[in-house]
Amino acid sequence: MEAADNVLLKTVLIHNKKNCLVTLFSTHICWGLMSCGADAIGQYLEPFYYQRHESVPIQEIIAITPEKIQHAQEKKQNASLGIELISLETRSFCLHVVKRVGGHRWRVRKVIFDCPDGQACGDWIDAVQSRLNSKEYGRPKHLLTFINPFGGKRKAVKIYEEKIEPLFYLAGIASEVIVTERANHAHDYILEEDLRHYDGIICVGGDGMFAELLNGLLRRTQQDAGIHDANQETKLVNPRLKLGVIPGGSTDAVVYTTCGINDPVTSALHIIIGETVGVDVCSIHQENQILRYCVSMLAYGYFGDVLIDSEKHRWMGPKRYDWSGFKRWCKKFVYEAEISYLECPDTRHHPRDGSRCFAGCEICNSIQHSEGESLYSDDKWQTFQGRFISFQSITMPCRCDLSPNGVSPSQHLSNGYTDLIIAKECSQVDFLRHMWRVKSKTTDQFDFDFVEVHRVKAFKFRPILEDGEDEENDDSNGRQRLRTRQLRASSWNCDGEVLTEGFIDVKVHHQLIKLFARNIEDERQLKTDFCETSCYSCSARR
Ligand SMILES: Nc1ncnc2c1ncn2[C@@H]1O[C@H](COP(=O)(O)OP(=O)(O)OP(=O)(O)O)[C@@H](O)[C@H]1O
Ligand SMILES: CCCCCCCCCCCCC/C=C/[C@@H](O)[C@H](CO)NC(C)=O
Ligand SMILES: [Ca+2]
Repeated sequence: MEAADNVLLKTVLIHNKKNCLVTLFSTHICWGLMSCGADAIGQYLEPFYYQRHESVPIQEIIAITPEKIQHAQEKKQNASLGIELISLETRSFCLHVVKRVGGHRWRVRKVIFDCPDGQACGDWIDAVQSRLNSKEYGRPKHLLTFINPFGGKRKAVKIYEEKIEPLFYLAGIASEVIVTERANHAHDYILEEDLRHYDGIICVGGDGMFAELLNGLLRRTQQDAGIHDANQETKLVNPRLKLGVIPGGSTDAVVYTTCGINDPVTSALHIIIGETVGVDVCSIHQENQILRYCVSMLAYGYFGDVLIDSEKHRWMGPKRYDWSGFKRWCKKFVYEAEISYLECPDTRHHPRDGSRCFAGCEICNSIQHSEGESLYSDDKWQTFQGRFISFQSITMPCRCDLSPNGVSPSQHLSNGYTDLIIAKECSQVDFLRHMWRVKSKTTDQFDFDFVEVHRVKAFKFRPILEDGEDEENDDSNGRQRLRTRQLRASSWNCDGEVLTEGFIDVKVHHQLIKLFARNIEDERQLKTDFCETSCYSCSARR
């Protein structure tokens, strides 16, 4: 029988008051009613096929726990003896597994099995637990958790205590919790403290809070490795520690993009199962210094201004971005810059190629980068100079409630590129039409002649703040004179943090960090593929 050598344990157990054959394989667990054999506990006949069955990959088992159940026979005995409860032998166990409830939301499902005796129950718990502990699954055991009490709707502490802590306890994860007392608390802690005991660092917060972990960890890693990260040509070292986010902010674009939803329980389950995805990181430089690292959106102009304004309305919570977005739209501002970029050499990869980055993305896995090569000896740099309302560099799709399809829907988490989206000078109505499409799930938001997009490995941005000479009427003496008109400067919105430096050089580092998340699943594929990929019974029939 196919895959028989991967069978670790096979017993008839009772599930939902029926005899079920339960089989533990090295990669999954399968249970179901059989079409022949097995009518008594502990005995089964071969060959057998499951009539109806269920299969769960080991990766998706959150925990296995003993279940104290008073069995029917004991109940009867106790009732006749007038005893309320005698000591219960643990001969049942509960599998806590990932359940998909739609819209990328994950929940915990409990599946209970009754064993013939305590010994059999212990054997099952040990066998499953030993698979869960296997290094191949990379499940975290010790986490460092930062909670930002001031992000989003200010519910992060409550979210952690009520929803996350019990799940970590169930999964046997020890978490050291730090509720931050100021901005940069987490960043500074990561730079200075001993992190050797942890498998990962997570936060309950938004994109700004995640940016603190990212910047702290990358700086610490380069520092410990003696790497000079100010030099853009340097090959950076990948951190050992993985990062994770539980949404507790306003936009939560990092978590929405990598889990498909901003739901705290879903994110906790992604962290518990230990699956990781590589994520591209931009390093932002000015002359010979590094300013920051960025993973989602780096924006100048409209979104830089929206961020500055939105900080004044923090009390509004997540709605502040809509309000500030509207206010900035009312006052149209135009910026000018010289932008040079190194475009992706493979023309099949483009912000409008229609691709989507799903879990196990083949595009991300197949793209090759020669990270060691100097970018600046490359003669393929192209330069654009012009006026625009909004300039964005989007390194992951940036899905969020404000933009469910993403700011760049065909961008990938780990392709080693960022997408430049330039909304050039246009009427307010046209800009609104573009924004409307970014917010809605309908048509191609880039299908406008004033929107330019490029998929790039690196770019340089030089704001132009003086506009040559303009003729101007001077009313006091009626003469005309020439004057240099000052253009407006904006600031950068870097993963939701303000960066005031104007001219910058940016380079994408392919899969520099690992994030505890599976990446968004293609839900259409899940429905059709599930049995064929992970169900032993179905594969045995084929
Ligand atoms: N205790 C604290 N007091 C004040 N600010 C803090 C504290 N802890 C963290 N911060 C800062 O709060 C900022 C915003 O936090 P966070 O990103 O969690 O929420 P948000 O801005 O509402 O969400 P999003 O970034 O997703 O829009 C971060 O820049 C972080 O540095
Ligand atoms: C006229 C109304 C316009 C409203 C603008 C809505 C457009 C949606 C675009 C959302 C961008 C999301 C990308 C992620 C950015 C985050 O890093 C950042 C901080 O959390 N959030 C924002 C809104 O800047
Ligand atoms: Ca990317």
